[in-house]
Amino acid sequence: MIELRKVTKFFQEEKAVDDISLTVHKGTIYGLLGSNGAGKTTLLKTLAGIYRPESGTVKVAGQAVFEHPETKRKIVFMPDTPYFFPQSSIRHMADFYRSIYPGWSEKRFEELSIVFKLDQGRKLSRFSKGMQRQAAILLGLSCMPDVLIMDEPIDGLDPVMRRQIKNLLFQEVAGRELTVIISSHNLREIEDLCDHVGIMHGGKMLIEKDLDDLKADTHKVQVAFRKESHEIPLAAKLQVLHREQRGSVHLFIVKGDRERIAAAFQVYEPYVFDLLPLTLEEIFIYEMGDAGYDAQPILL
Ligand SMILES: Nc1ncnc2c1ncn2[C@@H]1O[C@H](COP(=O)(O)OP(=O)(O)OP(=O)(O)O)[C@@H](O)[C@H]1O
Repeated sequence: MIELRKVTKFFQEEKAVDDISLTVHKGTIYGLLGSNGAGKTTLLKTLAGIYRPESGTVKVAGQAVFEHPETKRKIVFMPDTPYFFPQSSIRHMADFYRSIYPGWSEKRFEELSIVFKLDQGRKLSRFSKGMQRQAAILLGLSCMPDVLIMDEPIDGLDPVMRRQIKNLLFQEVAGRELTVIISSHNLREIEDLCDHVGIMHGGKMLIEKDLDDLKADTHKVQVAFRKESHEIPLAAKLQVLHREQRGSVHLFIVKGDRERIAAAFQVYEPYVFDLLPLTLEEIFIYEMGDAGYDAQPILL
């Protein structure tokens, strides 16, 4: 289990991570979403024990991470741009990881080498971006970590490889209770992969929820009323994230329980009433809008 309690990380005067607490249970996949500059990478690096927070605690399996190198050896952090030693090949990097990570498995490395058909003697700097990403995943999974932290891992991978990597992650999570934390701007991928999501903005965690609960909690309502608009009384009764009008049809994005939302609208006897689920991308955009970060209707 990973536990962060009231973690704050500064860069000079700037609070990149602001008083964040979260728990990630063993054998689950946690998706970290957020705007550009929200603090995701900083939070992931703090979690991996690369940064020491100014305040708060970061624990993996009950042990503080930054202070305990043996805990760090149970964690693999994959940065958004894979890093390899200059002039190195997969074989060189495998020697390095083998010497650092006590959990390194030769058997797993050989199995995964069949999946990732990469030339292990070739210089990694000559690999394409997607091949470098594959190499990082091959090496990272062969370390058999308890916790895998992946910063934007899907970037640059083709759809077949994305599917392959998702399957591998699911196997590791189900088979040996690997815990995964993944940050991504690709919400479609996160939606398929994660049990739990957190949305960050301006260093803060806006929402943190089980993905199914999050989706069950936010709805799109398309409604048309016979008489006048009922926007004002509805807004007072419900938590409306967004509203707009398209001709006679009103669109509301509302948080809360389905039945309660339906009951609030039915009072006004609408002649059109549809209560629809939102995609994670829609939830993200409306939640961000609610936090004051939305796309401006600007034509350039
Ligand atoms: N090494 C650093 N030195 C100074 N400021 C930094 C450093 N790293 C990050 N920051 C600042 O901290 C804030 C959070 O950055 P971070 O990289 O964690 O965001 P992010 O959510 O990962 O963004 P993105 O989605 O754009 O990758 C930003 O304002 C950034 O400028």
